[in-house]
Amino acid sequence: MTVIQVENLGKKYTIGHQKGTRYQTLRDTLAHTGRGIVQRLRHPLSPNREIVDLEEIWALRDVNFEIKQGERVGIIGRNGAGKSTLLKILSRITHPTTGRVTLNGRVASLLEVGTGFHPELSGRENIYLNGAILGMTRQEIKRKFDEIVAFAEVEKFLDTPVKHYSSGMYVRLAFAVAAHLEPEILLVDEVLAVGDAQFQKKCLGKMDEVAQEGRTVFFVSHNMGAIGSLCNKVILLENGQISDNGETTVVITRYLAESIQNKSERLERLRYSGYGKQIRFSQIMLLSEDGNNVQFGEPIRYKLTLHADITFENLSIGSSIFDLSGICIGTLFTKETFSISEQQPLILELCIMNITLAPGTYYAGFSIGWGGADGRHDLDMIIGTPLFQILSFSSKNMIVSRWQTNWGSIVFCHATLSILERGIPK
Ligand SMILES: Nc1ncnc2c1ncn2[C@@H]1O[C@H](COP(=O)(O)OP(=O)(O)OP(=O)(O)O)[C@@H](O)[C@H]1O
Repeated sequence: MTVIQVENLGKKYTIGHQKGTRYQTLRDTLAHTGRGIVQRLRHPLSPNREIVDLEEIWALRDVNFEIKQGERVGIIGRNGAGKSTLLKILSRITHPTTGRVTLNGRVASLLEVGTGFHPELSGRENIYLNGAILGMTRQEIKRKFDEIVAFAEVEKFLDTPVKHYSSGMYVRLAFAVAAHLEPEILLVDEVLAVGDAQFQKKCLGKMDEVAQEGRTVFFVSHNMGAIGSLCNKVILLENGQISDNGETTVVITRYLAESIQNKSERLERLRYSGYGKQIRFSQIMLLSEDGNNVQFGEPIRYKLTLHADITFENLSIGSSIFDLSGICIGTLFTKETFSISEQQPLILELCIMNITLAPGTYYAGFSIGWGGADGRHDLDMIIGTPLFQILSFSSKNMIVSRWQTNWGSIVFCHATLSILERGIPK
């Protein structure tokens, strides 16, 4: 059954450029907590700010898609791609300029701090208010009440007006309410970023549960790990338009590969700030037939070109490999050391052997420095290139031809299984 149908959706904003102001993103809003919102409402554009120019922005344009019941949909895209605008339209906070949205079911959304919360009312009263908005009876809300309070961890503050809550408490309660009041469609924006890591994990678990119950979850995030673990489908927005829509790993891989590729055109952009002052990498390449792919089980070889402004001795290379969610899979510091002379480029080959990295997409990071794992001082550090694929491989005793991402990034190739004891039948 189709629960969300979006047709020719477009949203146009007209903005006036003034000196000293700019449009605030959701993240800005969150950073300033609920108080910031109130202040901005009380102080709309002050009269002495002169509007210089009017500009039209299409935050969304010609957006079409259909979501079936029980789908867990991730919305990804760069800053300003239109993700929050899409969620605001779906939750009827904003009206579209063109097109239409058809929703089939009760919607609960968690978009901005305090959406649906009344600041003067207590946590308890807001839970009932939100339940009522969602069309639940008092009895139904009562049944869910304790679960909501326990999940949000706000027992002690239940009778305090929510305007006194910290932004973390606000979000915890808002999430608990949205997820527990049995919406048929749950819309969640990045707001989870406000909570701590443990709470984020709890929220992801809860969203998973909601989806398992056959409800539809719509989730905007910049965290590819979270999108990857929760969503079975991903929509990629680019400049207000859908540029990809499909199976999670396929869309995420394409998106990350492109953004890393774009960045790695210039090594400078991947350099950690403050590094590379007197010695630096000037080129980093994967040595393989096509420069992009390595067969499973084959060594990974890099060509590193270094430049130095003064002579250095006893240097070593540090190198790590990351998966596409940014998790570091492993690191090495070379035992071999080298020296480099002033203004004389040095070209090195780094070879990592016996690496049983699972088929998939990865990227590397490198450092030049002194010392190793027991104490390291780095002089240059670049993370994000090269991006490469480990290609699958099939043989009789290996099962890496159809490797599943949830099996992890390392294939344990060398293992033994032996029978220690066999029970004698009674
Ligand atoms: N209320 C508004 N007034 C004017 N312009 C807006 C408004 N809301 C959004 N925009 C503009 O619309 C475009 C899309 O913004 P939106 O917040 O939907 O992007 P996003 O993908 O959610 O970004 P982010 O990842 O930074 O949250 C941006 O260019 C933004 O500046």
